[in-house]
Amino acid sequence: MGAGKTTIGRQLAQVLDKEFIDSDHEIEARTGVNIPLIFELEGEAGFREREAAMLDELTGRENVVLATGGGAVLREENRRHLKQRGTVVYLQTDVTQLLERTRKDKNRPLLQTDDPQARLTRLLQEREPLYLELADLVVNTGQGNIRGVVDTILEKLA
Ligand SMILES: Nc1ncnc2c1ncn2[C@@H]1O[C@H](COP(=O)(O)OP(=O)(O)O)[C@@H](O)[C@H]1O
Ligand SMILES: O=C(O)C1=C[C@@H](OP(=O)(O)O)[C@@H](O)[C@H](O)C1
Ligand SMILES: [Mg+2]
Repeated sequence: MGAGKTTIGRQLAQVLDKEFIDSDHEIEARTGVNIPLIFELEGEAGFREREAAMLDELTGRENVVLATGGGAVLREENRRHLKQRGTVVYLQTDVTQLLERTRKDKNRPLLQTDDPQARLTRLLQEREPLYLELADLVVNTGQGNIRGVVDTILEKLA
């Protein structure tokens, strides 16, 4: 969360002349409610069910740049679909930056806690091995502005 998947994915798609799809936005569009309300009504488990079904569908599309949510790697099924059907870019980002980039946003239920830094630290510890296992490309988002990160991805894809 806060690595830049949504923002950088959208710009990358533009440069590559591909359609951009954000899994969370699609879930919101289909359900007609936002992610925090889905978590409130159905819990994280309900959200993960919707996310898995959505990722199965979206990874079946051709010629798209797909931004997932940060927890997409948690299910083996999702990892398999991403790995087999696409090129996976891991936007590697340290906790200080994740915290800074998510600070003002109330749209991430998992970070609505007294200590978002501790939450981000734990989530990154749990997830980073999965991100690294899955990634075809690893791009550090620390140094670059958004355009810089997009350019780095383009160079590494070439
Ligand atoms: N490389 C970057 N440098 C500075 N700010 C960034 C960078 N990438 C993303 N941001 C900002 O961080 C915030 C979170 O980005 P977002 O794309 O929503 O992340 P994600 O989808 O991975 O959670 C947005 O306000 C975005 O503009
Ligand atoms: O990391 C996570 O578990 C989540 C990340 C969010 O997406 P972003 O990574 O785009 O913030 C969204 O899918 C949901 O709030 C859960
Ligand atoms: Mg996002």
